[in-house]
Amino acid sequence: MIPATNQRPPATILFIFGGSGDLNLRKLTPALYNLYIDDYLPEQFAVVGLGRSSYTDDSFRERLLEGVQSFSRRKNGSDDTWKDFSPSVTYLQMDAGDAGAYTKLSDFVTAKRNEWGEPLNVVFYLAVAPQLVPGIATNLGNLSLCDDKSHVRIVVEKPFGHDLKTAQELNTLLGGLFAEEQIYRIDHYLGKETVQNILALRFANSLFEPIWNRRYVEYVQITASETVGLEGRGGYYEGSGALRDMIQNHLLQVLCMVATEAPISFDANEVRNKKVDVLNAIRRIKPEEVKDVAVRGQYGPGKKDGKDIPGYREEEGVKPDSATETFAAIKLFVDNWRWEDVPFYLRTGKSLPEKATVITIQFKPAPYYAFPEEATTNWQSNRLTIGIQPAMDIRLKFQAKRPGQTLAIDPVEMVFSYKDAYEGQEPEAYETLLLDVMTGDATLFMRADQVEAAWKVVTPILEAWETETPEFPNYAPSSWGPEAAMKLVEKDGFQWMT
Ligand SMILES: NC(=O)C1=CN([C@@H]2O[C@H](COP(=O)(O)OP(=O)(O)OC[C@H]3O[C@@H](n4cnc5c(N)ncnc54)[C@H](OP(=O)(O)O)[C@@H]3O)[C@@H](O)[C@H]2O)C=CC1
Ligand SMILES: O=C1O[C@H](COP(=O)(O)O)[C@@H](O)[C@H](O)[C@H]1O
Repeated sequence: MIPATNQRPPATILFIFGGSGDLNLRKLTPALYNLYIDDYLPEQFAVVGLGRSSYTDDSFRERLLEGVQSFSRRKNGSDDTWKDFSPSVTYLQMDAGDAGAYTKLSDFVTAKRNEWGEPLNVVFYLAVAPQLVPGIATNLGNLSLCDDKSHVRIVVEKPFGHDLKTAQELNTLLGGLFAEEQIYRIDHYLGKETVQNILALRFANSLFEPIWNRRYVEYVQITASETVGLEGRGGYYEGSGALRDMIQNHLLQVLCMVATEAPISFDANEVRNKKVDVLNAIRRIKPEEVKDVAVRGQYGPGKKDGKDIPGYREEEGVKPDSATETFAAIKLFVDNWRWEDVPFYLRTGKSLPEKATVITIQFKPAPYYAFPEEATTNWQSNRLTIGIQPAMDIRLKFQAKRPGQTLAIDPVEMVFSYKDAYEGQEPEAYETLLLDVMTGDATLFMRADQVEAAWKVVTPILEAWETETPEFPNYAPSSWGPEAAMKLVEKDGFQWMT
């Protein structure tokens, strides 16, 4: 976590496999740029982007500047700060499968070590599809520079593996090549301020915890909706899909934050132990139950703001009969004393009407209402909404008496907004997490058993979906997904909240 005062890490080289990809453009470089502006980066700092695409250092920097101007929380990349920052970025064209090319990385490190001296951090960031990770890790593990357990780290993006089996194999492989303290399994939702704040809301206050359980909570919903479609990421997304891309990792981690028991300290392993308990308590879905608790969808062609939008199957890198889901909604139960029989609904999708990640905790209605029936049409408002992004806020919706000589009851809200309280100064998740990697703080990263426990939750769904050909496409762009997703909650008497 970013320290209260700027403590810079030692001299660092950051190699980004997938340097030419969307993650680097959209999140990693904007995060590094903001860290630079905020004076968190070491003076001796180098980023090397790697990929098969052809770039010169200059054309690579130009491409990254477009990313900063579009996606950074500070879009002023055309001023002198970009000119100062960008010379630290270079590009190396290489196929990650070419074992012989890895000596170029060692040579680069040696040259910098000669120039900068010790200590020198070397971070290998694997921002690539999971299929490429074992090969890259093996080639890196063979470099003698990786024996330096204190200063050489490997960051592996989610999804970690393609399924439970490959995640277990990858954990074994990485464990044979690197020490555990060198391995950073990243899930950027854990770096989001609003996600970290869930534990503060629950355990730094005595107000909520007494009602945070099955006696008072009717259901929990976690929605992560995106307006974007594929954005040229066919190479990665076709092999992934919404369940692997968002639910197995980000949404299950958010669920853990909502459902966990109170940690006795904020020691990294204590918090991780408590979260693994939640994952292990999630009721295993039987194959025959999958159709009742899981819905998948894929957007077809349509219109948005009057413009034609291609369907998923028309996107570059996507098979014309692709069965990859761009939408998924599931219902889970956490079998323990706190949560027994409280449904947790998780939903995510691309090409939906809104970009919003929101948690809704719906409390049960009061046991008895003495008010006359006509006083209100809505007794359901006792609800806590946690806005993760883009709205970063907490809203408590409750009933109030409308002023006047009447007994009318209206739903009203109490709002805590980060923007108002902290003037919009929040770092992006990747700023926090990249700095953590450079300083060697693994608190917000995933442990091997957490990743495997999360795969166990989604495995029955993945297996069931593999055996059936879905009727895709089944939702229009800018809609809230397939009809069946509505039914998933409606059959329990609820609605999706957004
Ligand atoms: N995009 C996002 O917002 C987020 C993505 N992630 C994760 O980041 C990872 C990458 O996703 P994303 O950037 O979106 O995917 P992209 O498809 O945009 O990028 C994939 C990258 O892999 C590179 N690559 C593919 N094959 C090779 C190869 N043989 N040798 C060298 N490089 C190769 C590509 O470079 P080239 O074609 O030049 O070889 C490209 O840079 C995924 O694990 C994803 O889950 C996580 C959070 C957010
Ligand atoms: O990990 C991923 O996350 C992004 C969404 O991240 P957010 O911070 O903007 O919510 C998603 O677009 C991408 O498909 C996925 O790989």
